[in-house]
Amino acid sequence: MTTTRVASSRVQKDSNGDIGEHLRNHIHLTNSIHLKNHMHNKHGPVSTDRSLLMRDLVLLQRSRSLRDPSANRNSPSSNGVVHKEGTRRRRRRRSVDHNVVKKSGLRLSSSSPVLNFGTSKVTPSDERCDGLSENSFGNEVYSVASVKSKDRANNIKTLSDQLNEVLGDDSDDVVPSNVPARGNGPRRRKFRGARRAGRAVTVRDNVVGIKSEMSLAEKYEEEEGTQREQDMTRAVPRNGCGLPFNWSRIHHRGRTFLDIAGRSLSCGMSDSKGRKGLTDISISSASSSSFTKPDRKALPLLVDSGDNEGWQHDYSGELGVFADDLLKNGEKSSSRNPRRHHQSFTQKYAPRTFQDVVGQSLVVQALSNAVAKRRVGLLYVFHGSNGSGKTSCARVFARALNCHSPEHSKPCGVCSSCVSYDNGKNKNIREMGPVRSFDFENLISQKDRRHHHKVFIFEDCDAMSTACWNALSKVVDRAPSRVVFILVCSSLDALPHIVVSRCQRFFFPKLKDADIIGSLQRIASKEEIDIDKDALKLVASRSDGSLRDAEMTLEQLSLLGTRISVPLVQELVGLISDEKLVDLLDLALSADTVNTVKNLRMIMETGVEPLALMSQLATVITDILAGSYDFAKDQHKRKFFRRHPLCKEDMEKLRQALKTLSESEKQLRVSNDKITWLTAALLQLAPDQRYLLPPGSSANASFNPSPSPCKDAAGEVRGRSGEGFSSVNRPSVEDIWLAVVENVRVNGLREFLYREGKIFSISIGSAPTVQLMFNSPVTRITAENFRDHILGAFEAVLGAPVTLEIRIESKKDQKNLGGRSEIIELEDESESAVTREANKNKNQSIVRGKVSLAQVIKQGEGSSWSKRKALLIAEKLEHENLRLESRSRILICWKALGSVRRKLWRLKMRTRRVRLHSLWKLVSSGKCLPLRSSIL
Ligand SMILES: Nc1ncnc2c1ncn2[C@@H]1O[C@H](COP(=O)(O)OP(=O)(O)OP(=O)(O)O)[C@@H](O)[C@H]1O
Ligand SMILES: [Zn+2]
Repeated sequence: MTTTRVASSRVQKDSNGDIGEHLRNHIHLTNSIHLKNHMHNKHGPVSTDRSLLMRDLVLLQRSRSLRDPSANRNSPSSNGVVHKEGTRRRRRRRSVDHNVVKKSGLRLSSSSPVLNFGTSKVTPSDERCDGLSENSFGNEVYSVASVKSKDRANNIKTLSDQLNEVLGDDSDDVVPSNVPARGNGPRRRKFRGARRAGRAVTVRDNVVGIKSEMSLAEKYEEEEGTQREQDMTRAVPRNGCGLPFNWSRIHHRGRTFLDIAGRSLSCGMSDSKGRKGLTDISISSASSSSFTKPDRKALPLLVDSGDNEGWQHDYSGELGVFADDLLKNGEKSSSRNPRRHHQSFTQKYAPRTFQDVVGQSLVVQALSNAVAKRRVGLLYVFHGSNGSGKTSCARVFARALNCHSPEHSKPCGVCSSCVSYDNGKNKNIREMGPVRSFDFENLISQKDRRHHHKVFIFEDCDAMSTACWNALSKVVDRAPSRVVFILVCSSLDALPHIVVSRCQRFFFPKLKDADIIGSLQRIASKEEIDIDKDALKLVASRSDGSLRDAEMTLEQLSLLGTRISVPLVQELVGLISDEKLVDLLDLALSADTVNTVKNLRMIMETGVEPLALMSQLATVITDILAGSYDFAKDQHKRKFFRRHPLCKEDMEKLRQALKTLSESEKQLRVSNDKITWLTAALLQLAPDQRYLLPPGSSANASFNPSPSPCKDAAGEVRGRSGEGFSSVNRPSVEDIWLAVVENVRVNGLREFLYREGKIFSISIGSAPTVQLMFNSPVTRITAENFRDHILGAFEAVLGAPVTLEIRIESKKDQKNLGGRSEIIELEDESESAVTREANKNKNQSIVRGKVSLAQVIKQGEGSSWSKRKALLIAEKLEHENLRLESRSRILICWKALGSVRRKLWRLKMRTRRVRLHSLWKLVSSGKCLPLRSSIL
């Protein structure tokens, strides 16, 4: 009762105006394309079709969550309502057989709308219930309570009944019953299974013993009782509306970095399993009687396709008003136009023959040969990517096995077997979801009086229960010769080896873009959709190898009713154009921080998903690297991409940018603040910020000033940012130290170094030398103990083997350097001529930090010091400085005459006297480098 009250109040709340929000939250629950458009019709490119909106609303209303349960609970039609609930659930996965339901003995109100999509199935409804309730399917209580009514239980046929009926009748008539496969009580299992649980099967066995029937029936009763108890004590729905949380989850499952954008194409229907409910209606409808019973095909997930009268008052609140209208209109229009329901492309263009199957030539060849040569196995497993044709192939194979055509091209589509399948009446082919239990034993004693293959297609078999697997593995060796099991799943991982090892395994890889494009083109021409080839390519590339995704997207695009171009596709699916992407990339790579951030913000304001944007950026970089991007437009506006073709170094930068993006993607995925991470990632693409890359990207974070000038086609030497190698690009000692500390993998050590250590000096070159200073013997020894870690961090940051000296800071050091550090950049004599030439253009001779000599000279230049005074001070300070830098092979501080400079470069300062003497001479004849002052 509590449950009912809460649910009622929720329903009331919904009817009091929260519907809009409610619908928005569950926009994907309905035939998402339409409803989404309806909900956003102000902005949508398609004008709203009121009747469609009405239908969607009614569909939603008809979900149990929006119905006032108390209104139905005790009503005479409650069983019918309950049945509809159950039916609806099943229908989310797959169609339900009207005939099956009729004959199953379920007490339905005469007006109960029941779908009939032809192919008979048994739905493991308890399994569904378990799955649903475990997933907080709030309305479970009502349906279970009613479903478990004695009347119904008494009238429901057991699985053995089904077996008897199916196996006892060799005609291709309608399968007469539908019994839920039973579960063993509630069990948490993945949603995939729950969704597929709607699949049904009817099996037969004309030799099933009464005893076994009884046991099954008893078991059913017993389980039902348990289930009822559990369900009655179960809490009210936690999602506040009764619609399952995992419906939301469906649409985000398994998304990858690069497919997020594309997946959004289908407005929440991208997940193949999520869409299965829609697509799967085609199992019998597209290929069967649905063509002749148009009212019952192509219904969205929540719709009943039967007569309307049974559900006229099966809703409440606002939706009731809409629904009444809809029903009135619907009835009128249905009487006028029997084909009022849309048939989706996936239904319409589902493969009927092996020739129709796209891109799975090996599988097709093997299966058709198996049929032709009558070498049919018992167990098959079709595994692989979603939307790649596994289920379609299973169906075609099943039809071919039973096809009576003497020709080799089976299935023929015209023989009685093919026709009965198309009409949904071929009981030799059964499809079922991930059942909990299946009485395989009954098959063992089956006598095959006719030359029919009994084909059982198990969808989502990876969600089948252990008991079911056990049962299956037991019958594997004893099964009748004409029984075929086809297990369909996306991965073999969850399947027991004992079964898999006895299966013929067929892998269905993702479909190639070319195959998808070909199929889309065929559909587009048949449907007279005017679409650019490039737009088709974009659709295909965003479908992640799933033809179903691509077909869904094409269908969505076809609703626009105009010529479909790439920008239109991009706009529709929330992608940004390539030009904008390249503009953003250009700004980021040119280190234009302000405009990068501004531009990114503007893009974000259009509602683009950060992950999708990152994916697009990665794609466009890949295209540029592959040379397939056309830079035709707006080239002059750009900085980084102004020159074309890009030089080698620029290409390398792009490669690094790709790496940075892919590394940032991981953070982006788990972060709540995706935009910030995206911004950070973009700013890291800039050359002058490469030093600030996070640890882990040591290759990017290298401070080694390896020759960077970039020779373009004209032979001109360019610097990293195309403007010459500037001192701005050089990191400070603090930057280096921070990067090194960040790179240390031991947490405690990191803090220790940060607190106690500092760089005394770094000589950067091909063989960098670092002097690390600590202020006490204890800390020095501690650091020594971790020398390897520290050295590793330095080498990762500097990108070269490092000589590390760990020392104690003396008072003299403090006095002389004022506690600050320096970088001395060395010329490597082994550098190539080209590099040396390039280095001439750089301000290579630098003594950084609080370098006394340079500072004094600077001071002297800008002040009224006499040259002599400056030199005197310089001499004194340089004296100390040079002593400290005894490792330096060359110290260049002065811009002297050419000959003197060359001498200076080669100067080896081996002894203090030599150094002082030589330097003094050079100092006297030189002058300060102007650039140096900017560094200090
Ligand atoms: N290889 C294919 N050839 C032709 N059509 C295909 C192919 N793959 C997918 N399709 C289209 O996609 C629809 C769904 O395909 P199907 O259900 O066979 O995929 P699946 O691999 O079983 O997917 P899932 O694993 O998600 O169940 C089909 O109705 C058809 O329109
Ligand atoms: Zn045939």
